Amino acid sequence: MLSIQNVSKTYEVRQGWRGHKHIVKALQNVSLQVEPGCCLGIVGESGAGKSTLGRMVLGLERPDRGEIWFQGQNLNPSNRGRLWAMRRDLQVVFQDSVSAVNPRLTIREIVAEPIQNYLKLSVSETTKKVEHLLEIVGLRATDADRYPHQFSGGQLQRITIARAIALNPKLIVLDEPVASLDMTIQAQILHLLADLKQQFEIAYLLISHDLAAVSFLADRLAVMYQGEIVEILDDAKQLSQLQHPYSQQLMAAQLPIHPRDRSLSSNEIRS
Ligand SMILES: Nc1ncnc2c1ncn2[C@@H]1O[C@H](COP(=O)(O)OP(=O)(O)OP(=O)(O)O)[C@@H](O)[C@H]1O
Repeated sequence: MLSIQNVSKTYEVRQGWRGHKHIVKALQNVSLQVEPGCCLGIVGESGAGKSTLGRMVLGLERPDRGEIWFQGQNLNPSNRGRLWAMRRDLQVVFQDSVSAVNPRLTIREIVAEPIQNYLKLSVSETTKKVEHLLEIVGLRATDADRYPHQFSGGQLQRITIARAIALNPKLIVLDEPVASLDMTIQAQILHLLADLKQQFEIAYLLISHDLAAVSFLADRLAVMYQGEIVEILDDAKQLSQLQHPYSQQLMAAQLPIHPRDRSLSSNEIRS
């Protein structure tokens, strides 16, 4: 469904007071596939190139080399019309839910936005749909008339998820969806995303630095290091099968040393 083919991207940055030019290889020959209804997790430390890849998939930036295909169509940022049509099936949830919503709009207006852009529904049908979406993500229909500042970070993330699923998308790019939430809320949001994936057969491209979160939600896992995919795990639950030295370093840095405690950290999410 999503095919990322040999994608590379470099940025030219200026460093130091003399402003010397410096080339950053953000993505190097990245190839990945996401199957319908499946979650591919991309894990790597800060600067690995995960968000750059997410932006390419969303058509927000163009690769220097390589191509991205979504549902048989080339995702070319210069073809605005096609991109607009494709965005109906391709949604995004960002880490920062506060900046992802307009503080001046009610929750009803926020969640209704994609519906109004893409569907021809009457006002009462839109109202019904918005309230149903809020209930699906664990909020109340009466929350629709409140404003973003009246919600916690976790609740706001539920609202951006409601907006992302409003058009029954085929794929959602989840860019660090739980990184700014505390542990308990992280687990709740990961459970919600897992339920929605199953219920609506949505595929996810999950971008995260958090190996435990990726292992919980993803079916397959790709490890990214300095713009390259260094390892792919066909079963994201089998973290002990990671072999690349960088993957092991990532695992050692994030998960408890003792295997018994490692399974505990997954259990913390599962319970
Ligand atoms: N617009 C840009 N201009 C210049 N350099 C950029 C730009 N976007 C990304 N980079 C650089 O590309 C590299 C990859 O960045 P990217 O944000 O994709 O990594 P990441 O894995 O998502 O990290 P983080 O989790 O910190 O966002 C970094 O070295 C970053 O500084």
